[in-house]
Amino acid sequence: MPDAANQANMKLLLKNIRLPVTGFDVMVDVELPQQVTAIFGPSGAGKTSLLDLIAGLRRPQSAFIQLQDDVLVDTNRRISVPSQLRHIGYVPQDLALFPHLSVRQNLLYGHKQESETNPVFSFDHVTEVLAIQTLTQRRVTDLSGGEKQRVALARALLSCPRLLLLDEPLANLDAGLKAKIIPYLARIKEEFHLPMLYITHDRMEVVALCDEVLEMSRGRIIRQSSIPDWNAPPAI
Ligand SMILES: Nc1ncnc2c1ncn2[C@@H]1O[C@H](COP(=O)(O)OP(=O)(O)OP(=O)(O)O)[C@@H](O)[C@H]1O
Repeated sequence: MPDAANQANMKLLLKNIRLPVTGFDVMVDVELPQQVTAIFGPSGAGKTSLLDLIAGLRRPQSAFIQLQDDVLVDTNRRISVPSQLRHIGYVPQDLALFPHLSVRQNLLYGHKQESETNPVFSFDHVTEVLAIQTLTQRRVTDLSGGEKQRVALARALLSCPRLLLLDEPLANLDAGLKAKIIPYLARIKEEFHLPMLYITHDRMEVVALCDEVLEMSRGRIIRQSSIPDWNAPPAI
């Protein structure tokens, strides 16, 4: 059961990661102590592959992944916690909403019983924070892009996660919609105290929401900085 008070800082260890993708290996060895870490880098750098691995959707050649005190993956000891037991909320790039279901049915998919005994992640609180209470009877196909983004975020929160993985959650939205949704994300950060890994190409989102930045290039982390300094040359 997530304990909001203890989640402001995360301890996520990604050690000895080797994940073959087309053309190169994603190789990562890093400790992430901040609440919201942006993952920044050019298209094809391996950002989504890294999130897929943490979520349990991809198998690594080698990896040690620890979230707080729980080892999720340790290939040396043949440990690999199944994805549904990792308590990780994932909002993928395409949102993966079910078009044939209503908003409510989408939200209840993967909704964990614990979320109703934990007021922070209750259905009412999550839909209030994301301002989607009035949308629950609508079909997903009838929503705007920004509404779909908020439903996808709500669905991830209702799974009572200990870590939220967001893959370009505001991509494909115009500047006006981004400006509306960024405060929702800021509110999630403030109210749920959830650790997040946040892939984005947008420096404005990094500055608005994130505490730390990882920059990736061809599967490697080329810079980890707590205060974005976009003018400094890469450390490596
Ligand atoms: N399932 C897979 N198996 C092997 N290689 C893959 C797989 N999925 C993606 N790749 C390749 O891995 C590399 C990294 O892709 P990935 O989607 O992780 O990059 P990304 O940094 O998230 O890119 P973008 O910003 O465009 O989403 C790419 O060359 C891609 O073609």
